[in-house]
Amino acid sequence: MGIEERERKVRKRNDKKFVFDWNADDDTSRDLNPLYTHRHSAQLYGRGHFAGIDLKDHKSKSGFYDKLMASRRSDVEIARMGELDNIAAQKERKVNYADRHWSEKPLDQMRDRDWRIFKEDFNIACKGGSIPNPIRRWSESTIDPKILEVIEKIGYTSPTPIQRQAIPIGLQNRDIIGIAETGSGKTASFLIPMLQFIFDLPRLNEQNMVHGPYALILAPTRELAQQIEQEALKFAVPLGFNCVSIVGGHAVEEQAFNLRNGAEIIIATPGRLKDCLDRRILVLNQCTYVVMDEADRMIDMGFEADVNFILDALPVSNLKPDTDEAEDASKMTKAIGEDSNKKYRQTTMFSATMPAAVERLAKRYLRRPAVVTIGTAGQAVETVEQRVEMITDENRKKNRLMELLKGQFAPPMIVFVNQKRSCDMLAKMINSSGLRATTLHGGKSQEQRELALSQLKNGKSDVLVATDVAGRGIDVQNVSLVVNFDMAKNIEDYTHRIGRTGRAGRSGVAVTFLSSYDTDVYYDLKQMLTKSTLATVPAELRNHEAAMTKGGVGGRRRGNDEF
Ligand SMILES: Nc1ncnc2c1ncn2[C@@H]1O[C@H](COP(=O)(O)OP(=O)(O)OP(=O)(O)O)[C@@H](O)[C@H]1O
Repeated sequence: MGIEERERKVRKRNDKKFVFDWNADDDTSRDLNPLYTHRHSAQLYGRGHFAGIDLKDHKSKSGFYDKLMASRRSDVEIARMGELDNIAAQKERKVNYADRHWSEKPLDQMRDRDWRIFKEDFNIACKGGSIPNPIRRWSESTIDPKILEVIEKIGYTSPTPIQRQAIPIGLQNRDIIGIAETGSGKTASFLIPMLQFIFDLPRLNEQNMVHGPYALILAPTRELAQQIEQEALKFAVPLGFNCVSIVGGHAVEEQAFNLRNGAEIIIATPGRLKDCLDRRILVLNQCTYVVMDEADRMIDMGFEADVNFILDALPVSNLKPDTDEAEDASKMTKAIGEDSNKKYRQTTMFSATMPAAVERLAKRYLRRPAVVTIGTAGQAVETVEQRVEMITDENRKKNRLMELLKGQFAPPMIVFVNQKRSCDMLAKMINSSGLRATTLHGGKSQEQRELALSQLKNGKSDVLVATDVAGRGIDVQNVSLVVNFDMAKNIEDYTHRIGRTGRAGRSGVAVTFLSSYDTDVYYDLKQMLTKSTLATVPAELRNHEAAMTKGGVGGRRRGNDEF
């Protein structure tokens, strides 16, 4: 029929998989569709815009609508617009005013949000019932003006974070568990509400002093008890209260003598106090305010039974009920029953570390406590730069110690060891190098212990070599360096030891010699260093098998060292 018949392509087995309409030698590089030959370049605007015209931009540039609308507006409308602008500006000013920083607001304008920010600023966390607002300034608190006067005289210009939150709770006569880093002013945070508490009770006289003190502070070591006494005396003397410490190492007769005039406040170590109670040198018939400072340490040191004995010797008639009432400030601050002088007992615990073992004590003696935590519980204070050096060899440790002590740091400095005999040995070595060293451990007499501490405080010695007896609570100003010649046996003791420096906002350095015998604490130490912004974790510790899981692996436990 004249039509050329196209030969049908027969697909063979070996043909390619894809068969196209064009031949391999056709020019397919040009598009035949004209639409594609005259392409638009897309107008793309900022994120979220599609291609096309940016209406906002267009409008703002041309001002077309604005001009059109303005030409159509009546005078009334123009006046109304002005009013609306004013209202908007006023609203904005109001919002800005309400959003001022808490420090710029009077107390009565503080809103919940401001208090939340305030607590965040000071790293304050609390739980347990209704918690009163923290203190922004001393002058804004409900502390008695006479006590405020003393605070001012002592020179505490503003409260520390634990004081900000624990004091108002204490003033409401609520039980407290207070956890705050070392050197953060915990002592005053239980002393101030205690003084206020005593303030409202009748003064001690010949008749009522035979019933014993109003308040009792228990501390694990003699040094800590005496230090609390010194802090308490700063307040008690100007207020006319008597304050006596009952600690081991001094003759019982001497302490009985000190008690002859009665004392509103007793500060004691559990063992000696139990002794005095047993011998009837002292009774606790009207004691209604109890503080357990470093409660965890008291348990560690095996004082739990003594503490129980003492707390069981307190009168039970003023125990708080174990109900929601114990969280109700209005009920807890009222007198009990008919007797206007009878108050509910307030029991508090304070420490920088609160391991689970303390819970037993807390459950038994505290009623619905408010728990105040500053920062992260058990975390080292951020003013201490923590350095860890991996050294096991004793001689290398000694050389490195001397390098540190003779280096950039100024006295006073503290060296911690785990055994009494290491104390004396290192002190000898330090003394022979020209620096003046003293020692503090459980094998020393009380006089020697007190002398060692006072020499470090008054600059008569440069270095204190001590066991954990000095690890807690000891407050020596301006300690620039703490060396853990031996690593502490647990992370709590480590935290307290390094807290001897970097106190009351000052900075300090803690160097720890970590040996291959300390694998039990590798994990906890690594966690602690990782959390601190001022510490680096040595690679040897970071990658060590024992630092991967809690409890470590196969570390050689040290014997039960005596302090
Ligand atoms: N508001 C304050 N302003 C200035 N200094 C203060 C204030 N409160 C306490 N201090 C000082 O801070 C130092 C540390 O206080 P304190 O011994 O009470 O600390 P701490 O928290 O009990 O420490 P640790 O846990 O080691 O026992 C003390 O020398 C104390 O006089």
